[in-house]
Amino acid sequence: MFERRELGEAVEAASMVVTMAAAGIPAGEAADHAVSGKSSLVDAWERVRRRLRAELGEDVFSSWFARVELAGIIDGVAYLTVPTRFLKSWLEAHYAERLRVNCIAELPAPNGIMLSVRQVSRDSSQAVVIEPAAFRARPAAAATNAATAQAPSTAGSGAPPCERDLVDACGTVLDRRLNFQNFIVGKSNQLAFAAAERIAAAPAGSTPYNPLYLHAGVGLGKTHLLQAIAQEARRQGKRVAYFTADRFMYGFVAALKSQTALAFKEKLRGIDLLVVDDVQFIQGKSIQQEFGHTINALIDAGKQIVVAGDRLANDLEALDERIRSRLGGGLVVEVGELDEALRAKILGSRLETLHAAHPNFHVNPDVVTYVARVVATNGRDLDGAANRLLAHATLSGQPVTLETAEAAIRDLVRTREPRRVKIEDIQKLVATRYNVSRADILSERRTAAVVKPRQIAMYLSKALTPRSLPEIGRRFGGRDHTTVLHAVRKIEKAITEDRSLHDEVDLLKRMLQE
Ligand SMILES: Nc1ncnc2c1ncn2[C@@H]1O[C@H](COP(=O)(O)OP(=O)(O)OP(=O)(O)O)[C@@H](O)[C@H]1O
Repeated sequence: MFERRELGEAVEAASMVVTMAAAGIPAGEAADHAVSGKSSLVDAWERVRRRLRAELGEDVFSSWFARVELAGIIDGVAYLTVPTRFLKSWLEAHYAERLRVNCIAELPAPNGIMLSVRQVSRDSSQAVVIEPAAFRARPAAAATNAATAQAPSTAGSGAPPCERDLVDACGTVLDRRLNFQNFIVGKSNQLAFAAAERIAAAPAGSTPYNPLYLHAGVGLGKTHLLQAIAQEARRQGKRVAYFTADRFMYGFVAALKSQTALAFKEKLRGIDLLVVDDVQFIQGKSIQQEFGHTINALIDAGKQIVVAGDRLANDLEALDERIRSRLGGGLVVEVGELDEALRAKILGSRLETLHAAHPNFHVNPDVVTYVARVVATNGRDLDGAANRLLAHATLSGQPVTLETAEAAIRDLVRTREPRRVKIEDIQKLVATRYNVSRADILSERRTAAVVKPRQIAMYLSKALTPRSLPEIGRRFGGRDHTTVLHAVRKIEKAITEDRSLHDEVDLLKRMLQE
């Protein structure tokens, strides 16, 4: 993660836009002022990319930086976006400083950078960007870039984003489509749904389950439920604040820096319902403390809290112990995997929505059953599958059959298969990570700077490829299989004893398999 100081600087600037939005001045205007006269922003961003490419080499650049986009510059902070959380954490862990320095050198961004994950709407073929208010104010050129990068736009299904959005008490944009009516209930989510509905419907001041903590893996509907709660509660006249972890951090750091923390807290205390998504990303000791205080103060004041995370509260190792126990002390509900029947219903509902906007688009039940069977991952992939079927039908002008469906979603199914990892890729990635060359890893050198990455690379080769120990030894400069075995055992042991090494190796694994 970025240093808190940097985050603070960035947040301070971001929050000015938020404040303006709260005061009724559109964030867009604020940002337009901020970027006026910066028509060469695209060129400047291109220069940042050139610098990074020159400093890091083509391989590293294309692995990590090619998909970074400049969303805009607001009050001296460059807002950069990336398509996945994984890429965000990788860049933060390994290249934050380099990215910052180069951005500051070329862009009118003296206050640093802020990195966030681009969110596309559920209708990913239409690729509407649902962003926090501050991000909606992008300079035209950068906005055009982002749109071009994401918009095959064959499957538009409705109103433009501004008509679909609504905003909570703190300026966060909510997505109208993520409501209770569109949420399909099955075995794995019925308890979460029931608790969510109950909380949303409870009169202000009454707190049926406090706090409610929802946890689930990727794409299983946490955000959908949280947004639905926020919207329904808001519709009933309750004062709602909906935060993602990032937005919560912006808010607090900005308030602390500008010494308006009290006002910020007061504002939060004035609400009836606080909803916080992706709590696992709340970082930094003082922010966590503030988060803990806020939760405690709100609960004590009889306000409802709803929080979602990607694992059990107790397993949120980065979070302060007291927050974990407070979150774990209310109603804790897991949203489970989507079974095939539920997947079929979700897909059916998406297809109905698409059909309403595209009356010639029909998908027969056999195809729905087939797709629901093979796209076995999560709701996000089902959205993708529905959009691909529509795109296929629209482009070919043909009805969707089992055969065309199979072709349309093939890449989606394929991307879910584990990627075949090559020993050479492992060596290259590990070498880059530890600042040595691949030749060093293959060499006889026995300095600590080379031995550790070599052993990690051997361990990863054993863990991620079907190669035998002798074969791995041969690929590592003709070493004996006992050397490989020694390395594998050593790293296996080390990662059970050293948490940061464990996380590091885990990150490398995920990157190689992505
Ligand atoms: N039960 C459901 N009914 C309808 N849509 C669903 C359901 N579950 C998931 N989805 C859809 O799947 C997509 C992903 O869901 P969502 O964003 O809520 O996942 P998430 O649990 O928050 O995942 P992440 O932690 O990765 O953000 C959304 O478009 C959502 O509407």
